[in-house]
Amino acid sequence: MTYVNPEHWKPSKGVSLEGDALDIARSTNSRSILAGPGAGKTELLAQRANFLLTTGACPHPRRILAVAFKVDAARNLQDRVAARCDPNLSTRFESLTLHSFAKRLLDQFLEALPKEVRPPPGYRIFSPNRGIWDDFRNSVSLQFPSVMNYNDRDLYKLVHSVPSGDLFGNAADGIRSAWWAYSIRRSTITFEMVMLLALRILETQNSIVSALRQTYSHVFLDEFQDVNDLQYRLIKAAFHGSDAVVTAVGDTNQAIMAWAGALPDIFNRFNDDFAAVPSKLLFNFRSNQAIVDLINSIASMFETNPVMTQAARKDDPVPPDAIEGWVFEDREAEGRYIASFIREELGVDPARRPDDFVLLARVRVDNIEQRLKPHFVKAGLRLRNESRKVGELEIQDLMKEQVFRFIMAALKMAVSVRQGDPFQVCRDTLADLDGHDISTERGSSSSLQAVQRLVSDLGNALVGKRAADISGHEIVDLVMPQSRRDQFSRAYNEYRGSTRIAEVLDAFRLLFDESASQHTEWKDCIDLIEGRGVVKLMTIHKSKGLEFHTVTFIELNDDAFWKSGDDANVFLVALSRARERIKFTFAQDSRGFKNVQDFLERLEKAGVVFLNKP
Ligand SMILES: Nc1ncnc2c1ncn2[C@@H]1O[C@H](COP(=O)(O)OP(=O)(O)OP(=O)(O)O)[C@@H](O)[C@H]1O
Repeated sequence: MTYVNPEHWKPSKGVSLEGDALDIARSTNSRSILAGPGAGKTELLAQRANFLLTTGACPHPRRILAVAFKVDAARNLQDRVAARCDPNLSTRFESLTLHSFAKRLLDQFLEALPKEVRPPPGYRIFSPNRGIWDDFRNSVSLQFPSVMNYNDRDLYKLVHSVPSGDLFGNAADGIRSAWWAYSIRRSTITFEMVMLLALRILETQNSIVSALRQTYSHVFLDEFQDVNDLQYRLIKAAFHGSDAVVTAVGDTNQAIMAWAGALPDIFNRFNDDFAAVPSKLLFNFRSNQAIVDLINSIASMFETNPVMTQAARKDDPVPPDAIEGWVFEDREAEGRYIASFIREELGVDPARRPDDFVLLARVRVDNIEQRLKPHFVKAGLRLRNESRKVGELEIQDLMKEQVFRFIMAALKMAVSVRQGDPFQVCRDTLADLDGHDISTERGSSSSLQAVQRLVSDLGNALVGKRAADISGHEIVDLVMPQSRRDQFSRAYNEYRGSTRIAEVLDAFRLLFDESASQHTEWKDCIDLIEGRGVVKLMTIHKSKGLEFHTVTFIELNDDAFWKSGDDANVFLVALSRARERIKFTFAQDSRGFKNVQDFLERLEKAGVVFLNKP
């Protein structure tokens, strides 16, 4: 592989990197980047990966490690790098969540832990419910009567706190140790414990730290504003003082995890610890001028030190109804109006599609779905509640599962539906399962043959069949026989143990059967499963990282917001999903608007007009 001369490297087509952004993409130093929503943080990291790999600044066989805090952000970045880079190079880019990074360390080096804190190899990750805490209290109350004074939350904090000195050294400490013994005996540990154990491994095993540092020449930290103390300790244990060049990217206006103990001054600490040069990304590439103005004005009211963005699309036309508040007498009228508005929009503008529209709510989307559905059906539209459960999984979580993506990709290849690059998903997954390295000629050709075999076997089984002629059950049997499930369990941490795979397969079957009963042809059925051609309804929390033409923010009222102020970041996340238009809807028969008074005043101050709608 010949490398490109760094002087001649160019960003991908359609991406404009200028000034600071270009500097960051090509930087040889650690950097911290603070940016507003839509500033192109994900794109910048993808461009930087492209630069490092194509110019050899990250030389073979060293790798880039990207750590995000949410599964979708990690996958989003991996997909973007795959789309930007030669596949032979992008295999040296690994995008993980911090949790999976920690879990991988733990699984690989369990033996390095002392026996009393070492979970057995088949351990499960769990989050203790009330019953577990009660059982734990009862089991240790004789020895530690004070355990009865802790409520569940305080107990959670105590057992995951890091005592001064040795991690598991002294006994308030007794209760903590008792918890660890209790969990490990039951072979179930919390995610927090995974982090603590990974930290313990790194803090005590120099050889493991050296191997890690040898592997990765560059590290990206995405969504860095969400990092908490323990997570930062883990990052430091892994890379502080190494030759790794670290790029931390974050957004002060979207610190959606603030409640989970994120550190406001994390950027300063990072700059000191890693001698990183700070910069700010000032453009918003996503939203039109009107929406950028609104985001800026809201951010400046909530934040003491907001990052103000400029609209990169300042010359684009802004629709006259870009930002509006809609006021309805009751929820019935609200549902009717939203559905007919979308229907009309689809009729007027041939470029608009149902999936350009999203309805965002803070909570209780199941209730909202029940309420809106009849109106959507009447308008001939499909509304999809992304939080709806199919079996044990929410639809939006199912869509991100590797097993699900693999089945869908195999199916698409077999029935010649090309949406979403199914070849790449099939090839990369099969390479993972078979342990092939596709950056080598041999690995690449073996993976290619594996894809051909899979597609031709499945294609033969489906010949002459429409989606409605086969069941989800049969597809699972064809694509995921037991031998392949075992491979998944071996290759992917999250599929260790059979439960998760079983849940995903079950959810796939249900969703497939449901969709095939509505759309008998393959293309339509696949579109429906993947949510194309439907209007989506989701929580704001799950909308992070996504963008839509028109956002409707529903239930900005006391049914959804219980106290004012705290939710400013949630509010900003919702606003910044919109490319062209944002609508706020208010139904007078909701519980009221006392808790959202703050938001409403700010919207008014920012010039949003509220229109009474029939
Ligand atoms: N340098 C660029 N030139 C042109 N378009 C860009 C550039 N950077 C980003 N974009 C486009 O702007 C939109 C937002 O980019 P991206 O998703 O990378 O932003 P982000 O900062 O990660 O967003 P957020 O955190 O708000 O979800 C995308 O549609 C992307 O394709």
